[in-house]
Amino acid sequence: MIETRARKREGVATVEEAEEWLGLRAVLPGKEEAELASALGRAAAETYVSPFPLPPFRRAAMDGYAVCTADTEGASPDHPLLLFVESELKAGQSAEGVRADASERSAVRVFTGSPVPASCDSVIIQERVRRVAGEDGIGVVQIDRPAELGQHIAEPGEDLPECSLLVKQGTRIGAKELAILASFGFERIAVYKKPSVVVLPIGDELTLPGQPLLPGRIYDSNSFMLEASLREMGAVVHRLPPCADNAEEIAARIDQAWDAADLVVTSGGASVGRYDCAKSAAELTGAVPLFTKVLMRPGTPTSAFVRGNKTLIALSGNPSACFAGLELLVKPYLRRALGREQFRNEWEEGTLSAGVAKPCPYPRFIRSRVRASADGWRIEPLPNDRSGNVAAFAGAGALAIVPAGGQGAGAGQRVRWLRL
Ligand SMILES: Nc1nc2c(c(=O)[nH]1)N[C@H]1C(S)=C(S)[C@@H](COP(=O)(O)OP(=O)(O)OC[C@H]3O[C@@H](n4cnc5c(N)ncnc54)[C@H](O)[C@@H]3O)O[C@H]1N2
Ligand code: MOO
Repeated sequence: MIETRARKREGVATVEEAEEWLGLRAVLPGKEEAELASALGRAAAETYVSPFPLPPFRRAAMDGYAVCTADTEGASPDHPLLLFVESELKAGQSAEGVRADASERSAVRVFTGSPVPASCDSVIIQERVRRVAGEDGIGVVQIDRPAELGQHIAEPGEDLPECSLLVKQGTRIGAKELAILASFGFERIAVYKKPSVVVLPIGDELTLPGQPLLPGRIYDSNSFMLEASLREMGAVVHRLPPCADNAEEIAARIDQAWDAADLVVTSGGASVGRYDCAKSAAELTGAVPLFTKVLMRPGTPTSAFVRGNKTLIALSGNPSACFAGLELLVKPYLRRALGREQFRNEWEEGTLSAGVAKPCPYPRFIRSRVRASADGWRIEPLPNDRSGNVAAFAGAGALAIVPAGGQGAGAGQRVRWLRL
């Protein structure tokens, strides 16, 4: 307990603490309306319930003949029964008044999706019927077995009764949710406003695409990864060009970025070298630290600072550490800022298929492949998993946690993992 307090005083957080503190800092978004199709990827700002039962009317689930089941009793190959087809109902027509005063043994020709008249309680598929006179639709057909009550009929509300929960406030609207809302004719959806995020890459060595690569320099990849990932989640992202390793300049950029965005995410300059200025720049803006070290690898120097309701997350420059910080800390913040109720990462359990012989005082997040097996998820650590490598996270389906201490983890060990 004392240890925990001392750790927190020094600005050191566990991944779980850092995730929670950041998530709870996220500014909850306002609401707006979006046309149904444009609500894709946004979080619902209201709870939606079904305003009517679905299907809204009794309908045929197969192409065939709607009948009154009792009329078909006794039909057999030795004693086939005749049914008189007196009318036809196509999908889209109203069943009102159809077969209202029909004689016994009358059937209505129906198709998948057609309404079924109130006086019919089963549908016989057309393959089980032989036409003996007249046209398809009006005429006489023969059956050689009785219908079963309710067969091939969907009753109103069978799919979703009236007042069913469709989409809960705070859930992400994906294609499935859109389909459900569209089924009830919702034209406009209340969604949370998109949060704005500014991405600022830091480092004298960083070069933008299209520029010649001078000796000792590298192309900036982190800011593109961050921009793409946060935009994919639904944020409005403004990616700034790389900033030199200069605390005043970085502070000015952060200050300006906070005019338009609640969250600034930097990459690089987060460590302890003479030219690592992210933390000093944050302090120059008047922000105070939320944490300045996270018990994780890669990404140990990941830090966060706050000023009023503005937040800065300073990620490591090492691409793989930057990626881990994005997945473990930036995404949870953003989920909450997007209005999602469930903002924390959800971990699953699996078994390591090979050992990871890398001793580490902190939990190590290793990129892995994940496969389903008879005894649950198998986690296969991927090779070349170094903090400074860009390819280290390509092809990974999971980040698995090798617990702190010891000599790493052995094959067969149970680990927690996060789907990427
Ligand atoms: N003496 C110590 N040195 C280091 C420590 C430490 O505790 N003591 N921590 C190490 C750890 S752990 C990490 S992680 C890195 C973090 O460094 P920074 O966040 O300060 O990042 P930089 O030094 O700016 O860059 C690291 C590396 O990544 C490249 N980089 C930077 N930005 C980008 C970008 N936008 N796109 C692609 N690549 C980028 C940069 O060129 C460097 O190679 O510090 C260790 N050092
Ligand atoms: O923690 Mo650093 O992120 O090892 O590479």
